[in-house]
Amino acid sequence: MDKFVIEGSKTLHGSVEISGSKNAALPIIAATILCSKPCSIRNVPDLADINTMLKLLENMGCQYSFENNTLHIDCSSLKSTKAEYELVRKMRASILVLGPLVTKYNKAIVSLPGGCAIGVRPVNLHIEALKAMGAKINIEQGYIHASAKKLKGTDIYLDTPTVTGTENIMMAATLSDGKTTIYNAAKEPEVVDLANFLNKCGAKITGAGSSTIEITGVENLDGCDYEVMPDRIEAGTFMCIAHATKSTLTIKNAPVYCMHAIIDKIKEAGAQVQINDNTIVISHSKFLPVNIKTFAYPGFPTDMQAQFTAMLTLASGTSIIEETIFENRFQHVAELNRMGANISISGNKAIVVGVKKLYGAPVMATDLRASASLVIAALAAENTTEILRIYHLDRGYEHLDKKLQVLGARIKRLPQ
Ligand SMILES: CC(=O)N[C@H]1[C@@H](OP(=O)(O)OP(=O)(O)OC[C@H]2O[C@@H](n3ccc(=O)[nH]c3=O)[C@H](O)[C@@H]2O)O[C@H](CO)[C@@H](O)[C@@H]1O
Ligand SMILES: C=C(OP(=O)(O)O)C(=O)O
Repeated sequence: MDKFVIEGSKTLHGSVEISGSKNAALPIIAATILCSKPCSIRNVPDLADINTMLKLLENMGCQYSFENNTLHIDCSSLKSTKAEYELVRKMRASILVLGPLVTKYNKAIVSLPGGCAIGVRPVNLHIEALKAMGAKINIEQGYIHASAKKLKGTDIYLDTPTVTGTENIMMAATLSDGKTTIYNAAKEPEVVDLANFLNKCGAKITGAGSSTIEITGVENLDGCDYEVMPDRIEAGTFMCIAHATKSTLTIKNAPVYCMHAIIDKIKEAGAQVQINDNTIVISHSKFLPVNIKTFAYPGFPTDMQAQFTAMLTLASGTSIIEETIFENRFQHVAELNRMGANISISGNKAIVVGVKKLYGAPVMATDLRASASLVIAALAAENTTEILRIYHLDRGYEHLDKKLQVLGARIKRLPQ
């Protein structure tokens, strides 16, 4: 296990290249289960979660090589359709193999992912949708046992626009009989990226990116060559880093088209932002408080909440941050307070009273975006901060320490 040691209060300079999106790459890799031919997928970030997904597929009989962010993968004939607890427990996104397995192989045994630090995170909507398409599903000893002769297209109304739920249903519907319509579908750009990949392989999907997605089942999906979209959350995190450390940074290869909520809020917080195609130049002017409410896309992403909370600890006033997606996504608050922040929690709101300075302290990462918020606070803080348990961060940020070192940050990765 590693830790970060960060000496803060240093202005950063230069430019950083954004990696491929974790939350787009994971479903696309799971979708290769549907393909009867090999796929080449470019711009895949080299992350712990990606390696967990690849290990999961390898255990089922899939073959791959992964070098220089390019994945060559052949899942055309799997020997097993079981996703074991040992790997699923490391990453909730493992649930994304359920839809592809049951539609292509007519059976699947997938460990229930369970909750995690940010909330209970049930998968009832994934299961109900597959049942509506004709799958028989039982839960036995912590595993989802699913079987079906051939899934049948149907109308699915989601109670809430679940992202991985929408992706699972979309993947299952590609090889089903007839037409599936998903109402109240997730509109996240990563859902669109998955639909684009599937369509390139021969699927018939329309409406991805809107709240109604139509999928007409086809007999077979081929392989394809595809480039994963850049990571909007990584780009947003670097924007928070720039503003919190009063730095001017150039963020290259950012998916600006889907970052409106993040860009608007950081401008409101006093940053100056210039955009040229997919390059963002961000500089600090003043630290203003802002109110934030997380929502499904195109609302403000819950995956940026912790990073904004860290940045707003330094604002000249009080910010109210309301979390509406996950019930327990404020674990970074206690750690930020240990660094001198003044944040209190009231129900699903964090009340952030701005302070003049943060101070280095030993802190512990509790989940992926909480880890990023501690890095932001540490870079802005006086003295040295030690962040323990950064394996959470390694799930979703490619070489964050190395990218920060290039920008002039004093950050070291050491064994814990
Ligand atoms: C791998 C991936 O893409 N992860 C993202 C995905 O997670 P994930 O797809 O797990 O999140 P969901 O969109 O499913 O969750 C949204 C809300 O719906 C609830 N819910 C979800 C499914 C279900 O069957 N029943 C149910 O009640 C959840 O508890 C949560 O309150 O979207 C989240 C919300 O943008 C992001 O924070 C995660 O980074
Ligand atoms: C919550 C996240 O990921 P996951 O859904 O994989 O836990 C995230 O990326 O912030």
